[in-house]
Amino acid sequence: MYDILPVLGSGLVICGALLLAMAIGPVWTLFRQLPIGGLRYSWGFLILLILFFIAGYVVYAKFSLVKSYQPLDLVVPIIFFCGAIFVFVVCSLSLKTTSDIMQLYALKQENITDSLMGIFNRRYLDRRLKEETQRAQSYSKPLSIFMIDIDHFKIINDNYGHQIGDLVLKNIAQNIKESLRESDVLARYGGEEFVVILPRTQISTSYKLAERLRQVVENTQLPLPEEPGIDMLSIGVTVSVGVAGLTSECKDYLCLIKNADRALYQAKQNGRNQVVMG
Ligand SMILES: Nc1nc2c(ncn2[C@@H]2O[C@H](COP(=O)(O)OP(=O)(O)OP(=O)(O)O)[C@@H](O)[C@H]2O)c(=O)[nH]1
Repeated sequence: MYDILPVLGSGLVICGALLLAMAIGPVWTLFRQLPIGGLRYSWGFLILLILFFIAGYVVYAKFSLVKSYQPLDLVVPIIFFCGAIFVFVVCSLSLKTTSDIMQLYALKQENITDSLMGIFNRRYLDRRLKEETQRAQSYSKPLSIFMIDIDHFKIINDNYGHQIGDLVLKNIAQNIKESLRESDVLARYGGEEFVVILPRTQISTSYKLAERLRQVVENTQLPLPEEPGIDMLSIGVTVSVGVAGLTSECKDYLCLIKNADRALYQAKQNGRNQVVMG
């Protein structure tokens, strides 16, 4: 009866080796998805380690076939087999968990991003502005915002069509984004209007930043796709900007928006392509 034990022991170890080989699949998928860096190398190292274990399992299975077996000798093959199950389950769960987290992250990003411009949407703006206002009040820090509106945008739509209008909006959004600091938050307020939140920034500094931004937009020619009938390859636009900041009289986000809106209206009234401080 003991004759069957070496075959049983080797069989368990070979099954373990197969499970380890199957564990390489999810680890390889993770390895390929990660950007080059420390984490990717760690998963790569894990693949090498699994290959090393597979080789060890195979060698052990070969030798255990020829040695004389007692029932207690099956403990080691059983541990090898359970170890392989453990590695397989952990690797599969790691891949599943990572995929779920990435999906959740993508959904969250979609939920707060404007699909046309690729910047934050109004929903995110409202929430973030409330949070930043409360933070600024709690820590007695300055906070300012810009309200930016493209001048005579209707003419662009009327002259070139909505598709080109969309393209211009997208380009301006990227242009504005590149002119801002890392800490500033750019969002679409609606239509062709944007709001920028500038945490920890005095209104006087914001005014200078807004003026620089206005000049950047004015001096940039936005590229257009070549179209039959359109005798130009780029288009120039200007923006009007209203700047507002938290003060002892203006303490909440609604007041900030109201003052920035009023300043923007004033900029439009004054002839457009300018910055007005609220
Ligand atoms: N292509 C495109 N146009 C949009 C979008 N959202 C708003 N608009 C257009 O933006 C234009 C806004 O027009 P108005 O509110 O009259 O403002 P304006 O022509 O920019 O004039 P001022 O703001 O007074 O300088 C309208 O023609 C809208 O149709 C959009 O997502 N895509």
